[in-house]
Amino acid sequence: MTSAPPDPHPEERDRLAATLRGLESRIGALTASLGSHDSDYREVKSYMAENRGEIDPTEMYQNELILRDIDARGAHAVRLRERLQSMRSSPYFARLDFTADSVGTPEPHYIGRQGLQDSGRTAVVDWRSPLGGMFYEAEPGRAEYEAPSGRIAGRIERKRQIKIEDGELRFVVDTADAIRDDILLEEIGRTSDAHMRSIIATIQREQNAIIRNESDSTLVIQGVAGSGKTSIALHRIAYLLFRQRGRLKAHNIAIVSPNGLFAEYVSEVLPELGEEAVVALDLAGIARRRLEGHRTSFTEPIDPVEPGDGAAHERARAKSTLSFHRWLEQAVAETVQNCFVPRDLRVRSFRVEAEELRTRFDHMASVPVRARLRGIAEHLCQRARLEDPTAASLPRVGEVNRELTSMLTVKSTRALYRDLYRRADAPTVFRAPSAGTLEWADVYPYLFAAAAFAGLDGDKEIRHLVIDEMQDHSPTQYAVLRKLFRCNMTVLGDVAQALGNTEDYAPEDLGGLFEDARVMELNRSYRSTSEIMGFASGIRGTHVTTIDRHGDEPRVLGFDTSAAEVGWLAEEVGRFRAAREGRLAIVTRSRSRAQDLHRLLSEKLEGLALATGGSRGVLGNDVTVLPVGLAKGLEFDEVIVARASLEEYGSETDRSLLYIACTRALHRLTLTHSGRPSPHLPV
Ligand SMILES: Nc1ncnc2c1ncn2[C@@H]1O[C@H](COP(=O)(O)OP(=O)(O)OP(=O)(O)O)[C@@H](O)[C@H]1O
Repeated sequence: MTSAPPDPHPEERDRLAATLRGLESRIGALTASLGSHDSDYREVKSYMAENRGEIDPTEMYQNELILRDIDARGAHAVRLRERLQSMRSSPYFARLDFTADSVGTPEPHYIGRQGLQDSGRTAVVDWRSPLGGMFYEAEPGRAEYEAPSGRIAGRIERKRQIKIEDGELRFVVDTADAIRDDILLEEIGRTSDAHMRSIIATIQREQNAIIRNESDSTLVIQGVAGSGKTSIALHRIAYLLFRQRGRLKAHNIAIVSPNGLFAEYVSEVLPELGEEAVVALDLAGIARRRLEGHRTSFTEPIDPVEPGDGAAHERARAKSTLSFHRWLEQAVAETVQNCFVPRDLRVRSFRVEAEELRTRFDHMASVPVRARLRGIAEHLCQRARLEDPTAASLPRVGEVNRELTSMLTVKSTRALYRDLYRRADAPTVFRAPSAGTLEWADVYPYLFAAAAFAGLDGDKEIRHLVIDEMQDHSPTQYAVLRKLFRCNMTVLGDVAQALGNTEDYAPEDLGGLFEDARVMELNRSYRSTSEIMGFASGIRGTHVTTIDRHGDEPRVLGFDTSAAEVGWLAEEVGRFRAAREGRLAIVTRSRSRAQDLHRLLSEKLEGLALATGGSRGVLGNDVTVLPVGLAKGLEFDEVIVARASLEEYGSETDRSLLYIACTRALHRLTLTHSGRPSPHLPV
């Protein structure tokens, strides 16, 4: 009989058992308190019902307040219990032994997704606390952290990573580095999920610096494909909610996502981190709300990779550039300045000379035209009252405002916007599909003009705005977002992954769009194997550092005919389904190409998903056909870039489409083509 090997970490096993006991006892206590909330609630309710008619209004009101209080305490206890229940499978992931100089003896601190108090002491420290921060930042040796009571200096004696799954200890390793690479490799080497996962156990030092940055009001994060930008933005939200608990709530934070599929993909991270979902916004929704008062609608955005009206494509492209925005700023400023042609004002017995009106109008240059006129009217009426309070018929604000408005040469934002393009220096033209409808490309320039003329309603709820895929938004869109959301921002993306709906940015251009921005870069990629990232970097002609994770070399397969290519794709899907785990994406250049290919493959195969819009649930499928534009931001175990031919990916802007498509793959990448291959493929 062989005896079991000795347990190398009996103290960790004991500690885990004690933590789990403490956790269960807290969960039990909360369940009991919920039971008593229920009976208190019922008691007050039935007292009110039985004595209706006899209770005076004051007592009734008091009882209503008691009910509300019981309700709020109950809801809080339910949330807390849910949080604690979510700790059952893995209450912590690290241990940090720290000797504070003032104490002199080492104390172990266990770090987890949530904090846990057990019998008056801290059993688990939240990863977002300053002590938790040391785990990501510091190595064993001298260290210090900021506690509520002030800076605590001391020594980190030991850093330990602890993997617990389903309440069982899986491994314990001591580490000198920030995070050991083998643990990171194990995390990253797993099969992908339909939803993005949290990464708290393996956050890297450079990522941690972004998550915990509280000093910059606008952070612009330029990061290579797979460097964890999106992941970090979500962890940063969780961090800010923790640090500003009580002051900042989930409904005060919004994420501007590129599409519904992406929003769904990232939707689980915050709940997994024990936080509520934040507000999901998109550029079209933001614009729609602001255009309600203008009785104006707009067309669908033009997809630059779909064939269509060439002139409309050209107009859209022209309005997405930095030079267009500079022109727009200048043109709007001048038009606004010139649209007021004052004459001497006479309302009843009240008189003001044109010259004074001009001066007053010019002094309020930062205020929208309509608000300036209103402001001038209010001021003049007040003055009239002061000058002669007894005057029988003093001018009224409405009257004066009407008179001033009659001195405008343009009467609406729409007229002003149209006039901009009549200027000799207009770099492009304005075409409205019909009265009251704008082309998408005009929507944000129009809102920019509206902000100067009629004024825009700024958002009052949102206090932190996260903008993902920053390289796909135009300078004018940023300028309008800046006016609407006067709050802190985290703006992230990769200039190498532009979809072609704006001109190419350099990272410093993006920083320059926000006067107070700090640009931080992430240059290490975590998603794909070194082989895949090496291949993808060859497409862009750049070098990207990866972690040392290896797999098959990417394959480029040429076929004589398109039918042969489709035949192989169908066989490969069959092979994938029979032999491999996880999710396969077949990525095409455009939406229409995805539809074509899906139809052809569906003649040979069953159960193939197609994603062409924000269709919910599609990411749970084993095999999905989708265009690059929708694959963006997502990841799959295996990716096949179909039709990677010269015909499909021949132009210079197609480089970034191919790059985006290839960098979606975690473990395996294949490109297929019939006819000549794209010239951008590395040889
Ligand atoms: N520190 C980390 N530990 C474990 N996994 C990580 C870490 N950083 C990033 N990852 C993983 O790398 C992958 C890429 O992350 P993410 O999607 O956030 O990157 P991204 O920079 O937004 O990518 P892209 O721009 O290519 O869409 C995800 O699977 C994420 O979980």
